Amino acid sequence: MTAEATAQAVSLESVTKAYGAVRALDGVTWTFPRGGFTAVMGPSGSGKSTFLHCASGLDRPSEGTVRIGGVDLGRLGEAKRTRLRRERIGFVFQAFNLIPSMDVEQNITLPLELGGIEADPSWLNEVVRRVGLSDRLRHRPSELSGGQQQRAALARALVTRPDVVFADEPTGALDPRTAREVLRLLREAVDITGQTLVLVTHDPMAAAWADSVLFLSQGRIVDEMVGPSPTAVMNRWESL
Ligand SMILES: Nc1ncnc2c1ncn2[C@@H]1O[C@H](COP(=O)(O)OP(=O)(O)OP(=O)(O)O)[C@@H](O)[C@H]1O
Repeated sequence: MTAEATAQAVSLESVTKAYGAVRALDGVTWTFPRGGFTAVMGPSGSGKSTFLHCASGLDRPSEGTVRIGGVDLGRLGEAKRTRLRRERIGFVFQAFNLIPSMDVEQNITLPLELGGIEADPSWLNEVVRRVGLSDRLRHRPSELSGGQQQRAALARALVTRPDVVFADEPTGALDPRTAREVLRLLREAVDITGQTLVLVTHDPMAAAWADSVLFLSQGRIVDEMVGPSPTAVMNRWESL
């Protein structure tokens, strides 16, 4: 089945991850539709990181099935899984994770370079323009502000036109104003190009930019809030 043939960007079916007696994820079943922006929230230890790692193929669940664009990750060997992650999943992390010795353009095109894929110049230009870094392409990450570094990381995540972008606390290291700019760009990626986005965050303000919020508690999805507001998210969060 091709990625284009499925309406589901990511699906998890009865996914469990056990560490000894601890079930960090406990039978999670969920489908992320294409073009949706979903936030995942939950208290510390509720399983958010484990969820992100299993859903993105960075880690293998103990039980259950994860599909990206219809492809069952459990059926892929290590090399094919790495390739799928590189080509069909974008990642944005709190710590930016840019390569210090490479300039902005080299960082952005790295996933293409690693996959031996020719950059599409018009898409590359569009992505760079959208994140506002057209005049910074020859700069190294150390010459950029935190917000600019995160925007470069976002461009790197978008450059392969992935099935899904997983953003793990992408605004955690940014001041509130810069954080809003990054969230607006994430929102635009969904609204303008139909990018599927999964945002893991502690921050109700950030979660409220999503179409819906999933609440995790003790490794399970315990609630979904569609059309969230910061106050409603905060209230639900406090009751977990
Ligand atoms: N490698 C591991 N070995 C043992 N236990 C683990 C491991 N990784 C996670 N856990 C446990 O699984 C549970 C979920 O952890 P996880 O890191 O996914 O939570 P989280 O919601 O991301 O927490 P935080 O918000 O504090 O980062 C916790 O009880 C944690 O101690």
